[in-house]
Amino acid sequence: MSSDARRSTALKAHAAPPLTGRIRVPGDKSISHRALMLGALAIGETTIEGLLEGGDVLATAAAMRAFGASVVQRSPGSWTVRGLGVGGFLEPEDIIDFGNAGTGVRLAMGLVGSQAIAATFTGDASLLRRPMGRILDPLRRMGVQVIARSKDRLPLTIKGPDVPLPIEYRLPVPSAQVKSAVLLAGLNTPGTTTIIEPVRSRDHTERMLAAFGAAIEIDQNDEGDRLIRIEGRRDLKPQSIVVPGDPSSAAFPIVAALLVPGSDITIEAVLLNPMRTGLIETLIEMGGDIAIENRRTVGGETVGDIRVRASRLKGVVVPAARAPAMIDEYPVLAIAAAFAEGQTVMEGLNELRVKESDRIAAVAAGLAANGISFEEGPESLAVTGGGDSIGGGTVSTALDHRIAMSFLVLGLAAGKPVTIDDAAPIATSFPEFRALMTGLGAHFEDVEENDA
Ligand SMILES: O=C(O)C1=C[C@@H](OP(=O)(O)O)[C@@H](O)[C@H](O)C1
Ligand SMILES: C=C(OP(=O)(O)O)C(=O)O
Repeated sequence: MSSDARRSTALKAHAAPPLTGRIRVPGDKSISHRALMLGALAIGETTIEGLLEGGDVLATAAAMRAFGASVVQRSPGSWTVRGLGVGGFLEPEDIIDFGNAGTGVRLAMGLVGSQAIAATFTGDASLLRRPMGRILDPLRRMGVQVIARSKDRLPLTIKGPDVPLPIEYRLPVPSAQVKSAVLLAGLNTPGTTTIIEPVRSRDHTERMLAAFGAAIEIDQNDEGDRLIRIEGRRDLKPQSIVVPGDPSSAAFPIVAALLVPGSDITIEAVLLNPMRTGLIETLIEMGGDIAIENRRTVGGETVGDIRVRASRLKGVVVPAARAPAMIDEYPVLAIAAAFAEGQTVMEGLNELRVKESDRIAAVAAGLAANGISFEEGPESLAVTGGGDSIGGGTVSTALDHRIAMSFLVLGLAAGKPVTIDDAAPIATSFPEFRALMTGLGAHFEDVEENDA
């Protein structure tokens, strides 16, 4: 969109009265991407209930259509996908634009990597800056050709070989996106593709591949690394998928309710996969009153209702080992930390440098703009809470939805309102954010660009 065409989207959050009520957050983003992709490979009709209809997932829906799958919205949240069979993708006629979606483009590169078609991928200014070498390195070993204008950044074209080579790949970074891209490439690779995972990351791809009938096995070696093996060129069976609520979206109302005095809210049917609950664990350690009610299993994943009551928090040290289970939640944890007694130290944050923004730098800039004390290290952030009269700043969201929502939560809890310069990125993962938070009692105000 040209800057002329772009509407002013600055938004101000004011101190909120007690937040109360029951809400449901939209479907999990990780599971939504994967449901569309695996549905596009299965022969027959996959149905998806509760699909996240955010910009990132809609980009994946469009991409699956560009590869020839039928992807249809039946009613809000309810979708059907008719797939093409493993290896059945058609060569897309046009460039595929993934917008802001790192997961979407990286997993799609894995899908294309083992099919003898060429596809060109691009994205928004944020996505063009993000590293793609972590996906391209293993794909090149499988025989994929890559043509990139600047080294391992989008836009780039990849072309899969006629017969991809199965590889054994030890993950150099704890990344579910890298793991998933290689596993998805393995689906159409003859023989066994093996992932060695020294540090666990979210396992939705493994769980969903098993449910779709892929030949996937999970083991451990003597060193304690997880071994994931997939035998390629097997058909996938279509599934009926119910997508649980996204814990990474629930994080915002959870932290807001902890911080706004007198609050008592319940968020229903949230995914509680243990590789996604690091924030909840941390907030409970900080003294947060968070109870999980009605714990149950839906489509092979644990879900539950999360009741949150306003609490006095204290600072903690969040160990680096917990990072993969709360990787997208550090920006909003930094906001909780700003209200905790003492210091909260977050370690092992190196991956935050390569998200939609450099999230350590973006959070640091937002904290500074709002009078909150912190220390920034190359891979760490320490926030000192309890300062008086915080808020009042304007924060640059840097095309990053999580930065945008985190600092709006700050505004709900701080003495002085907080403005974000651009609320548009919120729609990539949580289009209902404003309406749901307003329903709980929050007050947001649109700001003219000149006033931001
Ligand atoms: O696989 C996924 O769905 C995701 C994995 C994580 O990224 P990394 O794999 O880069 O850690 C996470 O930050 C992202 O929001 C979603
Ligand atoms: C990092 C994120 O997403 P992605 O990598 O898919 O852009 C996120 O949603 O916080």
